[in-house]
Amino acid sequence: ALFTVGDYLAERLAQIGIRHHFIVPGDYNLILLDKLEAHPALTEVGCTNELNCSLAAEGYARACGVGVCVVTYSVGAFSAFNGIGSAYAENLPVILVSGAPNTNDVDQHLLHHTLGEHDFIYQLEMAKRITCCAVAIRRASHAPELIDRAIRTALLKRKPVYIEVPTNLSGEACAQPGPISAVVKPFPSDAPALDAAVTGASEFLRSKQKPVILVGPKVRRVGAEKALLQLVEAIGCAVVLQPAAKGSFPEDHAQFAGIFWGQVSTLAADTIVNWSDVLVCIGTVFTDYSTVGWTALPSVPQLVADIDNVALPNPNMYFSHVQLQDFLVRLSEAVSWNSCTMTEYNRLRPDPALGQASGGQERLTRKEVARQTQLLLTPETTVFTETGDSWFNGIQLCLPPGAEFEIEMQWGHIGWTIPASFGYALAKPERRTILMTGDGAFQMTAQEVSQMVRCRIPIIILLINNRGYTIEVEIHDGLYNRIQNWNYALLVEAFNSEEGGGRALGLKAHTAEQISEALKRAIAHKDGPTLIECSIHQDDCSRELITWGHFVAAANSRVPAKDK
Ligand SMILES: C/C(NCc1cnc(C)nc1N)=C(/S)[C@H](O)COP(=O)(O)OP(=O)(O)O
Ligand SMILES: [Mg+2]
Repeated sequence: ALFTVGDYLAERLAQIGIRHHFIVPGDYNLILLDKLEAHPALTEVGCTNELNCSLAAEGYARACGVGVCVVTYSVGAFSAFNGIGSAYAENLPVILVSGAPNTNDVDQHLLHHTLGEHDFIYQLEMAKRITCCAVAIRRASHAPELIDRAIRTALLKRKPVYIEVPTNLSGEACAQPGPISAVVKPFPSDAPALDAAVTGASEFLRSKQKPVILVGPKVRRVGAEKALLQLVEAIGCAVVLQPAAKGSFPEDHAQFAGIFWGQVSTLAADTIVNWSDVLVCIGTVFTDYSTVGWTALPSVPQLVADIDNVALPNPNMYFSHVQLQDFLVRLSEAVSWNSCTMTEYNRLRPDPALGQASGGQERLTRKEVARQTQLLLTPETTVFTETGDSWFNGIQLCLPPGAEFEIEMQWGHIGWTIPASFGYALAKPERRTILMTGDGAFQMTAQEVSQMVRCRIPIIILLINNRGYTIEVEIHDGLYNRIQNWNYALLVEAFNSEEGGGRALGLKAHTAEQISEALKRAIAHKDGPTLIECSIHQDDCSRELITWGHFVAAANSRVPAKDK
């Protein structure tokens, strides 16, 4: 049989470990979808819309390192761009493949789904702004180089890429691909830079008394968790995590000192950071949200190790082309033991707060939902927490060893947990995936629960219904923060079709006893998702959200600088 452009793409996707490709069909991508479906290692997963399709690929990439979504031109790609924005912001290699007009029509005719002008490069130009590599195949003979270039760039940069395939090229003859090593082989660190960075860093740290390691979200994105653990145990100092890094370091480890999030930190993380005289920042990201409206920017010298570079504060030096993994391993062999901040932390360590169980018949509270969620966690659990008060409830959870945690703090698209957890759970069916989401968020992407039914995925959705956009209420309130209340439990059961297949279970919980019952039923429900609508009072939000919201509102309302 003829080996085609579509076969080339399918083979490369399979070779980098893709087993599910997320799609929404359209007449610009149907032939391409045939080729992908024909590949024995690939399973096509239809999504209800292209926003959910791209977010499902983003969640899939969290589980197995890379994801792919295939959409139609313009009407499809424009919605998918939002999920690609998330992949870019979250450092995830998602491959966006878009069908495109027949090459004979380009610059000749007006076509459906386009802007209705003789312009066929606007989508490629838009894609260039939100990816690390965007290519448009115009001739079948160019396909191998363009496809390999895009995939290689995605994997090396840990960023999304864009591949545009005209509808009449997918079935055209194409060369067969050479060894995949040419595409996936990583760049090694530059040896002199690595040596100098390690020497400089270990000498600098010997000049300090109270080091603390601050772990950021990028460590996981380059698979450097083991190297991090090696460095942590070579120094012996206190280790704190940024909120978006939760799940990157074991919370039962003796050196774990909490989530550092300024005034809404957990345990005594902010105290030990304030006591330190140097922060070893590994894969960190400091934004308005992660610094509580800039009130928690570190005030001590920082030694910064990023994805592929290292910066020392004194002497003030920068080392490029140093892979994080290599730097951490080499530094762990050169650094001196200094457990001073761990000794101090053990004096400060707060006693574990025993959550008080509320009475069975009492009105359900946010605290009770959080307490019962904590009881659910096992080494096989993965918790997805949504932008909203769920962030703060999730960050407070104590992860047992092996439990995983996913959060989208940089992009912060409410509704992300539904499609992203669906994509994630397809890649890791052996794990028990639990979502903590809000009523506002759920209304953004609720349709994707239908795919959890179709694929029989037993995700547990804890929907905290506080009647509106409470994060926004705590930042700055107005009528716009009110939303139409749905019968959420009834809605998910609408996705069950009479012809059998998977089943969604919709439950409501207004009291502590009801959520306890609902969780038992959710754990037992295996052939589809369970949504538990946890109805709490509109003003029942976390202490941390109120504090955090106060400072974020202050940061948002700074008046323009005089000279601007
Ligand atoms: C509207 C918005 N953010 C603005 C926003 C708007 N649109 C998108 C796609 N993403 C966003 N984060 C946010 S955080 C709401 O409070 C979320 O409400 P909900 O899901 O109900 O959670 P809480 O009640 O806990 O806040
Ligand atoms: Mg809400």
